[in-house]
Amino acid sequence: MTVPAIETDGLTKQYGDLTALADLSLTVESGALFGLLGPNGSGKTTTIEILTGQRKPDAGTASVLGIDPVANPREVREVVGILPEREDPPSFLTPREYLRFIGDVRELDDIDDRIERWADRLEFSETLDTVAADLSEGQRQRVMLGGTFVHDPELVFIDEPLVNLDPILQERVKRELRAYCNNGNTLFLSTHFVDVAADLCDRVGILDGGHLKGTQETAEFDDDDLLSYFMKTVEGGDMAIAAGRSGGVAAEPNEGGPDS
Ligand SMILES: Nc1ncnc2c1ncn2[C@@H]1O[C@H](COP(=O)(O)OP(=O)(O)OP(=O)(O)O)[C@@H](O)[C@H]1O
Repeated sequence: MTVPAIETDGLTKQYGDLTALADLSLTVESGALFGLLGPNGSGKTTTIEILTGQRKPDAGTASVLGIDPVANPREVREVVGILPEREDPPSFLTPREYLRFIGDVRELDDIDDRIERWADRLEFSETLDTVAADLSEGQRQRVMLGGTFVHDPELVFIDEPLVNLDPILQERVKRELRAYCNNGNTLFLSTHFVDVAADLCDRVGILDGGHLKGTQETAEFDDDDLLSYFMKTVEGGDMAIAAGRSGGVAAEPNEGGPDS
C-alpha cells in the first residue's frame, strides 16, 4: 500500500488562550494537488509550519513523506519544498545568485542547469542577472517559486501560490503546478481565494477558526459552487465573502483573530 504524502491525527496548536488549530486529522495522498482553504487567521499557516517542522504542535501527530516533522524537523525540510507567503529573495542578490545559494544549502552539484531549466519554465530567464531590488513583485514571486522547486522535491508546500502574478503568469504557474503533480509529486497549497482552490486543486479542505470543517473533491465544482459550499461551511460565511477578484474570490477575515 502506498504511504500517503501527509497524514495528521489530532494536530492541535494553542497560542496562549487562542486555539489556532483544533484536532486536525487529514490525509493527503501522494500525487494530489490539495488546497487548504480558509479565511484569514483560520490556521492555514500554522498547519504548514507544523507539517514542515517549523513549529511544534501541542497535541497530535503528523507524518510527512513518512517522516515525523516534530521529531525530525531538519529531515523534513531537506526533502520538501516550502514557499511561505510574502517572502522575497534578498534585494541585493540577483535571481541566479539567490538560486546558487539555495543550491549550496541543498548541496546540488548541477545547480546552474537547474537554474536555467526553472527560469525557463517560470519565465524569468531574462531577469536572472538583475538584482532583486529592481524586480517587480511578480518577478520576485517567480524566483521564489523557482527556489522552491529547484531541488525537485516530491512534496511542496506553498502559501498563496498566485499572489502578485498577472493573469497570464497565473495560468503559466498553474500549468507548471499541475504538471508537477501529474508527474506523481504532491502539492499542498494554502489559500483564501476560493477560485484559486476551485481551479487548481483536486481536493480542498475548509479550515475555519482552526477547525477542519470538511474536505471536498473539486472535480464536480465550479468557482460558484465552491464559493457557496465555502459560504455555508465557514461560520458567518454568508456575510463574510466579498468578491475581490485580483486572482481569486477572496474570503474576508472572520472573527477568528487578528491577521497573521
Ligand atoms: N506566533 C503566533 N503567536 C500568537 N498568535 C499567532 C501566532 N501565529 C499565528 N497566530 C494566530 O493564530 C491564528 C491562526 O493564524 P495562521 O497564521 O495560522 O492563520 P492563516 O489561516 O494562515 O491566516 P492568513 O490567511 O491571514 O495568513 C490567528 O488568529 C493568528 O493571529
